[in-house]
Amino acid sequence: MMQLHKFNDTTALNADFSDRLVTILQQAITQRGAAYLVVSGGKTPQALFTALSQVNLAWDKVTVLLADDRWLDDSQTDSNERLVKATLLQNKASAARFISLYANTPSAFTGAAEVLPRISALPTFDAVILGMGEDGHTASLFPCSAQITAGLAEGAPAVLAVEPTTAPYQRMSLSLPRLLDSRHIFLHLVGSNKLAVLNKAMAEQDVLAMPIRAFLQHPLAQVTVMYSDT
Ligand SMILES: O=C(O)[C@H](O)[C@@H](O)[C@H](O)[C@H](O)COP(=O)(O)O
Repeated sequence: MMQLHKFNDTTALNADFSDRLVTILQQAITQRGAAYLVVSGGKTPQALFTALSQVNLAWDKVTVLLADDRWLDDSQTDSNERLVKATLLQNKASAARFISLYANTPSAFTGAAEVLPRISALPTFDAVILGMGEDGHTASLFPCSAQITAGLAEGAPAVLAVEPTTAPYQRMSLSLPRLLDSRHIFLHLVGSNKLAVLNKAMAEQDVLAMPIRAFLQHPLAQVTVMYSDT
């Protein structure tokens, strides 16, 4: 199931989105003493991260992790971890705990065993913010990859190594079941090209062709789409 919220611009979108996230994280801290926020990399969330870094919250009780990362150390420009550290984990949010999806091994496939226990040990997430590529990938669940069936499987491990054929770098990605294990799931989209991809994802059902469908059309998941044209 999905619910679409449209905003006039990213300023309005990010203000509303940041308020929603703060409410969710605050409630988690009040009820359970801790909050778990899963974010995505890429270009779309950068302004949201900067806005979020400035809000008042008991950030020392918040754990932040990525839905996926490229198999790069955090000194590399294309590392999502580098992006999160430079934008979200700043200002007030610098007190948050961050869990990395990276291990210092040459291949994501050999590093997966080291990363897995960090993620499988975590409780139900409070909020997951997904992005979406124009091929319908989300996190690093790429339709072009040999690992897509494994990543979408019901019994999939919490994380898996992925080698996309249409995008650079090996990746470490949370799996479908680990990402679905969240009280709130958001899909963050900016630009009419992403809206067209969303409409295509809703129109048909083949999840291997467009992995985002596994979230948008999941019978038990409620996905809140946060969208603006510009
Ligand atoms: O590491 C990544 O690239 C992501 O986490 C990926 O899933 C991203 O969210 C989409 O590709 C959208 O990326 P943009 O926001 O750059 O369009």
